[in-house]
Amino acid sequence: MAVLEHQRATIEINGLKFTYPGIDGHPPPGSKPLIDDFSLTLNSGDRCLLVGSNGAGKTTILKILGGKHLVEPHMVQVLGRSAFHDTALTSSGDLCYLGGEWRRDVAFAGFEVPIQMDVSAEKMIFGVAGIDPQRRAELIKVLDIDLSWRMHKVSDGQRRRVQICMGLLKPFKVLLLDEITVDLDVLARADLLKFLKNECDDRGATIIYATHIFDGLEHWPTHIVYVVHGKLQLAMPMAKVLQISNLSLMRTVENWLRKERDEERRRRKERKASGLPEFSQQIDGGRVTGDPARTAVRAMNNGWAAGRLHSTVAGEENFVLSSNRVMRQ
Ligand SMILES: Nc1ncnc2c1ncn2[C@@H]1O[C@H](COP(=O)(O)OP(=O)(O)OP(=O)(O)O)[C@@H](O)[C@H]1O
Repeated sequence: MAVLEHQRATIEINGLKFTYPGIDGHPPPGSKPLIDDFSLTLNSGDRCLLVGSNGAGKTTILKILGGKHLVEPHMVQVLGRSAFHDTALTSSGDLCYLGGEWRRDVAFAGFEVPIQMDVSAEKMIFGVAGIDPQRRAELIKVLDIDLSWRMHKVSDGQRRRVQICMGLLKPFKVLLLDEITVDLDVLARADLLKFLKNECDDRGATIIYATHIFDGLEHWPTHIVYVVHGKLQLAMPMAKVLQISNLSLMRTVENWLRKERDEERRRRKERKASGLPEFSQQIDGGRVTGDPARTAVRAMNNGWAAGRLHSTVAGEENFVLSSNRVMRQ
C-alpha cells in the first residue's frame, strides 16, 4: 500500500476494486475489475496530482471518492466516512467533487442547479445560503467574475468560472477536481491554482486533481499518483519525483506515458502475432476500436451481441468478435 506521510489521513483507499455495471445493473459475469487492488492514503494538506493516459480510470477513481459509485465502505474512506453511504459528507460541503461533466449543471452541496438559464452570476452565487461573505468575495475576485453576467449569454470559460466559484463557496475539507480548468484562460487558471494551494497550506484541505495540462503545475502538487489501467503504478511526494528525475513535471509524465504506450503497442503486436483478433477489426461494416469493454458494449448496443454476449471485460482479456457476438476466450 502506498502511504504518503504528512499529517492526518483524510482519504484512505484500501484495496479498491470496481467494475462498471452492465445493462442489467450488475457487473458482467466473469468480468475483470476496471479498478483493481488500488490503495492510497492522503493526508490533510496534501495536493495530489492524479495522472494517467486516457481511459486509465482517473475519473472513475474520483467519482468513487466523491460517493458517486457504490463500493464497499472499507475500500474507500473520506474523512473517516464512506462517501457513498454518508450523504452528509457532500451536503455539508466537507467533500466537494468538481467534474468535467458539469456542462449544463452545477452540482453544489449535493444539489444540481441548471446553469444555462437567463439568470445573473450574482443571483447564482448569492443564492447559496450560509456562505462566509469574505470567502465569497475572495472567490469572485480570484475568478474575476462580473456579477452582471447573464448565464445563458456568457462564454464557456466565463460560465465555468461561475461554476467553480459556486463549487468552492463552502470551505471544503476534501476537494476532487476532474480537469475543470480546460476552459479557463492562463490568468484565471494560475490564480485558481494559487487559491487552492493556500486552501491546503492555510486550512489543511486535501485536493486530488486529475489533469492532462501541466502548465503552471510545476510547484503546485505535494504528491503525484500515476494510474495505469486502473492500477496504482506510482505514488510519491513531488520532492522524491524531482530527486529521481531531472526533467520538468510535464516531461517526466510524458516519459511515463510514452513508456506505457510503447509497452501497450508491444503487447498488441504480440497478440497480433499470436493470431488473436485485434479490437480494431471491422465488424458488420462498423469500425470497432478501443478497449475490450467499450468494444463489447458498443457491439451489444448495435445489436451485434443480440443476447449472446458472454462477457465484457476491460484489460488484457482476449475476445472473439464476430458479426453477432462478442465472446471472451
Ligand atoms: N459508465 C461507464 N460504463 C462502462 N465503462 C465506463 C463508464 N465510464 C467509463 N468507463 C470505462 O472506464 C475506463 C476508465 O474511464 P475513466 O473515465 O475513468 O478514465 P480517465 O482516466 O478519466 O480517462 P480520460 O483521461 O480520458 O478522462 C474507460 O475504459 C471507459 O471506457
